[in-house]
Amino acid sequence: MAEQTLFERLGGVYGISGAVDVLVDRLFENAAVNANPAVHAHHGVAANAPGYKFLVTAWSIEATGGPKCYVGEDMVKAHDDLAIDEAGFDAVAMEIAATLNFLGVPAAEHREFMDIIESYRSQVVQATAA
Ligand code: HEM
Repeated sequence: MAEQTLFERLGGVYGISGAVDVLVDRLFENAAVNANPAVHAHHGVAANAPGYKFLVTAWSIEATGGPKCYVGEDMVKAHDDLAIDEAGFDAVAMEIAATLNFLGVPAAEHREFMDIIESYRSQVVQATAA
């Protein structure tokens, strides 16, 4: 039998949507993530949560080998006005890892997903810490 994609092993559309639902609520409350004023201008508005969950879910589905369904901007364009530095990226990566732990995602899938996130660091980070 062919090996399952990461998308399948994470529970497909239902598994990924459920994880992003929890993740985005945590990101919107995370003080380290919201220390960046440009990020807080978005994440501090509760009404942004549903659309953001939709976009991050679709991005994650595609990035893990699921069907093409992402309609948002590429990772450079999505973040180029936000002055995200290395520490800002680390804060989000730590919250993603914590959420995967919280949800009981197995070690192999956890590692594979975090490797994907890490591979976008240079596209997302726009500013170096002073
Ligand atoms: C690999 C890591 C990341 C992924 C996969 C990701 C994913 C996304 C996606 C899919 C969007 C929506 C793009 C669109 O509107 O078309 C987005 C927007 C956004 N991301 Fe990220 N992101 C990452 C890292 C970060 C980090 C490190 C921060 C903050 C420290 C951040 C903050 C934001 C904010 C504030 C927006 C909304 C921008 C706006 O519409 O005004 N992201 N991200």
